[in-house]
Amino acid sequence: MGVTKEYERWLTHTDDHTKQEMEQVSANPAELEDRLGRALAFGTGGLRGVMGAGNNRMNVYTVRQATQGVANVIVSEGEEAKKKGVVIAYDSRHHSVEFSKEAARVLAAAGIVSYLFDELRPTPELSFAIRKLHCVAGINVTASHNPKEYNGYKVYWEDGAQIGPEKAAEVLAEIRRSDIFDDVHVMDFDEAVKQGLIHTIGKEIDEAFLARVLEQAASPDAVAAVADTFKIIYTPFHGAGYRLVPEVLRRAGFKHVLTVAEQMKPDGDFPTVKSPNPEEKEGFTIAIGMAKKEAIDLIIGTDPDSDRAGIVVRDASGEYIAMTGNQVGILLTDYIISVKKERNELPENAAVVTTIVSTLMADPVCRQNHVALYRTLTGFKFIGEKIKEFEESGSNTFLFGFEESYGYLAGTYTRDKDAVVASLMIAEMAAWYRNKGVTLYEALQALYQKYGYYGERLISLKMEGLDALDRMKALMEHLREEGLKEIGGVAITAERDYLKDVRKTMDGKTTEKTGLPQSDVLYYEMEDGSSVIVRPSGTEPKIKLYLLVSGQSAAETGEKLDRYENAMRAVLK
Ligand SMILES: O=P(O)(O)OC[C@H]1O[C@H](O)[C@H](O)[C@@H](O)[C@@H]1O
Repeated sequence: MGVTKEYERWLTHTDDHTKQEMEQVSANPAELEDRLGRALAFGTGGLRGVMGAGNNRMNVYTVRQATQGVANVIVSEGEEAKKKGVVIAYDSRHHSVEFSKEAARVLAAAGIVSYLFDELRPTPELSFAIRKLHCVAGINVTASHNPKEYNGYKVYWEDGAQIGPEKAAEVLAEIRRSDIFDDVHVMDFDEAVKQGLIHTIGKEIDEAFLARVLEQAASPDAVAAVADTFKIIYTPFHGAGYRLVPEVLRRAGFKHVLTVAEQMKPDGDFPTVKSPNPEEKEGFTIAIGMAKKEAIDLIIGTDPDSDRAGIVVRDASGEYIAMTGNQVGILLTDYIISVKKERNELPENAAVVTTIVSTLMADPVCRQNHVALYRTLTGFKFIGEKIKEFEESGSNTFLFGFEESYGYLAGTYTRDKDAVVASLMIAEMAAWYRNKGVTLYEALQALYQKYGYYGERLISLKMEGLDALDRMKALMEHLREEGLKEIGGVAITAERDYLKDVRKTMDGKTTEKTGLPQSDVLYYEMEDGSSVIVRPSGTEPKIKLYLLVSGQSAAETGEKLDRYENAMRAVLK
């Protein structure tokens, strides 16, 4: 359908505010083309985009259409599925409440029950609630840590994990079949409540969730031993962690949990930070300022939907430094294995799960402790799937899951990364080390001494403009055609192309399957044991380049990272 026709349809079918916005941009053809020329992509990550009027924006109409797609799939699964219903959660972003209510209205019109949270909640609590309430699916209105102009819509299925490629394809087919205006049906919200199609949930789910999170506590005595003097500063960056994270820390026995008052208030403008992302140290500025005034052991920050956590600690010189997701992941892996061993509670078939783009250090840590290590594609949903697989086959006991992008999970009560449990485990780990007279920074250095030095770097190449997605595809194609033999003077020993599902060694002797689902990822195994990985982001217009290296010293890993970065930047230009 042409843009002019679409423009008229938007003027005919939408509310006054949307119409006005459309009219305001109508004089700008490029803007109109961008907003109406294509639909917001619905992938395995669901929808994510800038809020505003148009098919290519997050708004009431695109949210309704996506929900119609979800509803149609549920309806096709039968009456039982409709009755089981859908849990709906949301974060602190603008329009998040409105979008989640609209989703409930569409579900109600299709005769599907929904359970809507009374307030913003952490994403992992949504995943937990799906199984707790025996629902068929879940919807989460959140754009995670994206800038404030964004919102998003993620879909979960009955196993509590985000939908995988197959389910996403089913939902997408239904979305495509449903015209954004003509085929989308909504029921009046109050009427749906009256008919028992929309229920409100809240405190009771919090309590059940917190109980399961607290069960993961691995060394309560270590916490008790330092509780009188151990001090934590916590910030939710204006998001969903503001209540449950401090609560869980207090219940776990921490007596001094200070919070960053300015950032405790949920606010979609994220007014005190450049970006509400725990990966960015800048967000911790206020917390660090507070820490400088008194002896603080640990600073923790969680992102707006509280599924990812970042920490700031002091290094040997007393400087406040932000640890990376890989560093925290390794510290936690080693810590959990160590306390379980101490208590004789490490199951024979214990397994740690991480992703192919996360630190190589997970290998020696698991190997030397006789713990199985599995690597999945990027995305915590794949770790969630692995947990389900373990449960079904009985092959392994899930111990811990982490990924470089600041996502961690201990326990199987939720099937997504959980910053609530991560905050608990990190704080407890810091207490455990303090009992030994060691800081988290020193603990990490000790791990490097024991297992070798490892370094990681993520380089994101931003793609601007309307054709960003096409250019990302073209860049990946270019790399495939190029057939790299070396990077920065180091030979490539094997190349994995996850899209073609093939791993081949450069000597031509081995060609085998990758063992993972198809995905647009190129993975170069280097002669020096490093890995260079390239993939288009699934959530933003970016090509992501992951460098994973090891060496004899921090200086050596740093040099390798620089060398690979320079070489790859030249290749990807
Ligand atoms: O790298 P992207 O496709 O943009 O996804 C960004 C992030 O999304 C989720 O949080 C996944 O769990 C992460 O594994 C991923 O890194």
